[in-house]
Amino acid sequence: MKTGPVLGIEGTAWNLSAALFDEDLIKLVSNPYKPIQGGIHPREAAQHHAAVVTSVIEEVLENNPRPVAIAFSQGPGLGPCLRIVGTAARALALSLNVPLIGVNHCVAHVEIGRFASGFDDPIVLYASGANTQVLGYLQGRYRIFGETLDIGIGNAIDKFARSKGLPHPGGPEVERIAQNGTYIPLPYTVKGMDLAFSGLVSAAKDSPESLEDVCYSFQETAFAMCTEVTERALSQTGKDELILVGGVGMNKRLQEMLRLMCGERGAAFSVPIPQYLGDNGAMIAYTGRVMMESGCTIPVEQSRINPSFRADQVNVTWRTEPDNKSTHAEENTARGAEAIVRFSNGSAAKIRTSKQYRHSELDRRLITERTRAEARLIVEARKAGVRTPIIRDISHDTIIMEHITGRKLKEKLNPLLLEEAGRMVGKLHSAQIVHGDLTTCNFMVKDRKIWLIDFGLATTSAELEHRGVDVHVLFQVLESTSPESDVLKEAFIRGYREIMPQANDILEREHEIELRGRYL
Ligand SMILES: C[C@@H](O)[C@H](NC(=O)OP(=O)(O)OC[C@H]1O[C@@H](n2cnc3c(N)ncnc32)[C@H](O)[C@@H]1O)C(=O)O
Ligand SMILES: [Fe+2]
Repeated sequence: MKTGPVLGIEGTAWNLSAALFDEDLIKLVSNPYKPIQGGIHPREAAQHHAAVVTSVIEEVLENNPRPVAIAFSQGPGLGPCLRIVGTAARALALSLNVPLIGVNHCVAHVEIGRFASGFDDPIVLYASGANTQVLGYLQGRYRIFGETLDIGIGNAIDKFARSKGLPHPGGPEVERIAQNGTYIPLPYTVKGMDLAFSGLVSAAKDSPESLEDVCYSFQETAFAMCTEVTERALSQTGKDELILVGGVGMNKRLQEMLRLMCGERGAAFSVPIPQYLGDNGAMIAYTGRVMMESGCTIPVEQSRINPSFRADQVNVTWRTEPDNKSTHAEENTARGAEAIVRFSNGSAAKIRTSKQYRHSELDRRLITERTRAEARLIVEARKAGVRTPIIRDISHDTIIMEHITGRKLKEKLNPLLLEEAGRMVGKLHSAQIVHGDLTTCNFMVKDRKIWLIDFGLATTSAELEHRGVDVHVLFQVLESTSPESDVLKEAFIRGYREIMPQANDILEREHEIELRGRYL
C-alpha cells in the first residue's frame, strides 16, 4: 500500500477548503462563501466554490509533496456545492493518476475530533449548521443515538438571529449578545435521545423580551437540550469520553455545559482546535488518509455525490473494536443519566439529580415536571392493567415506589415471557402510553410474570410513529443480544396482537422505521 499525503477537498456548504494531510496536517487553505444578504443560497455558494476551487487546491499543493490520493466530501450537503467538489476531485485524481476516496462529511467531523483529542472510543456531539447528532461507534458503524427531528442547531440559531436583523452567521453574534442576558423560559423539546428546535426558534423570534435576554435564554435552552441527550448516550453506552465537533462547537457556553456534565459523571471531555471544528479540508484529508490505509478507495463510477448521505451508512473498516469497559455498579444504587435509584426496605427511591450545567430555573422546572409526569404515567399504566411498581410517595424530585425484585428479562429471554411482554406493551399502548425506552432491562420477571419499570421517558401518545418506535427499540435490543431474535420477536408480536387492535399498522410502521436505518 502506498502511503503519503492525501489531498482533501471540502465544499458541502459555506466553505471551499482543501488540505494536505500526511502523518499530520501539512497545509490547510480555506475560501469561505459569504452571503451578501440572508442565509446560504445553494447556487450562489456553488458559483463561489467553482470560482475558487482551482486556486485553493493550487495553493495547498504548491511546494509540497505530490498527493497519493484525492479525498472529497461526497455528502451530505447542498447538491450544487457537492457537484463542484466532486467534479474537481475526479478531474484531479484522473490527471494525477491516483485513487479517489469519497468521504462522508459527518464521519470526517467525527474522525478529526478523535484525531485531535486522542480519544479512542468517544461519544460525539456533532453540532453544526445542518446537523445535530449524538453518535458513537458500535459494531462497524457510527450509530446515531439521537438527532434533531427538524433543523440543525446552527441553522436554528442563524434563523433566529436573522429574524432579529443580525448578520450571518448568527451563531457568534448570538453568543456575544447573550453575555448580558438573564433567563426567560422558552420551549424545551427533548424526546428520548432526539431533540427539536423549531418551537424554540418560533418562540424566540416572537418574544417581546430584550434581545440580550432572548439570546441568553435561547442558548441556555438549546444547549441544555444538546447536553441532556449527550449525557443519555454516555449513560446508555457506558462510554466515558466525549468530543464536541461541528461549527457550533466553537460556542463557549456549549463547551462549558458539556464540560460540567462530563465532570459530574467522571467522563473525559475534549474539543478540537477551532480550525478543525467548522467545515474544513483537513478533516476530509485526514479521514481520507485513514480510509485509504484501510483500502476504502472508489472507482470514478462510484464517486457520485450523495446530498443525503448519513453517517450510519458508512462501513467503518478502519477501526478496531473497542475494549468493553466494565461498569462498576454499587449494590444498592443504580445511576442513570437523569436520576439515581436507591433501594432499601423493599422500596426504590428514584431521585432526579440537579444538573450543574443547566440554568437553575430550567433545572427545577424539568425535574418537577418530569417527576410528576413519570409518577402519573406509572399509575395510569397500572390502571390499564400493566404491572408497574406501586407508588408510595412522591416529592418534587423523588418517587418512592415498590422495589420490584426478580430478574431482568434480558437474563431470561424465552418465547413465553416475550409473549407476555407483548401483552403488557399492548395494554400500555391501548392506554395511549408509550414507554420510550423498551429495552430488555426495563422488563422485570418474577414468578413468570412481567413488570414494566422506568417510565422516565414515557409520554402520552396514540401516534403510530411513537408506538412503532417503542416496538422498534425492543426489536433492536433483541436482535443485538440474542441469536433467537426471530423467534422472540414472533412471540412478542403474538402477545401484542392479542391486545392491540392496530397491531398490524404499528408493526408495519416498525418495519418502515427499521428500513430508515435509524439507530434508536
Ligand atoms: C453538511 C455540512 O455542510 C454542514 N456544515 C456546517 O453546517 O458548517 P459548520 O462549519 O460545521 O457549522 C456552521 C455553523 O456554526 C455556527 N457557529 C459558528 N460559531 C458559533 C458560535 N460561536 N456559537 C454558535 N454557533 C456558531 C454558525 O452559526 C453556523 O450555523 C454540517 O456539518 O452540518
Ligand atoms: Fe459540517
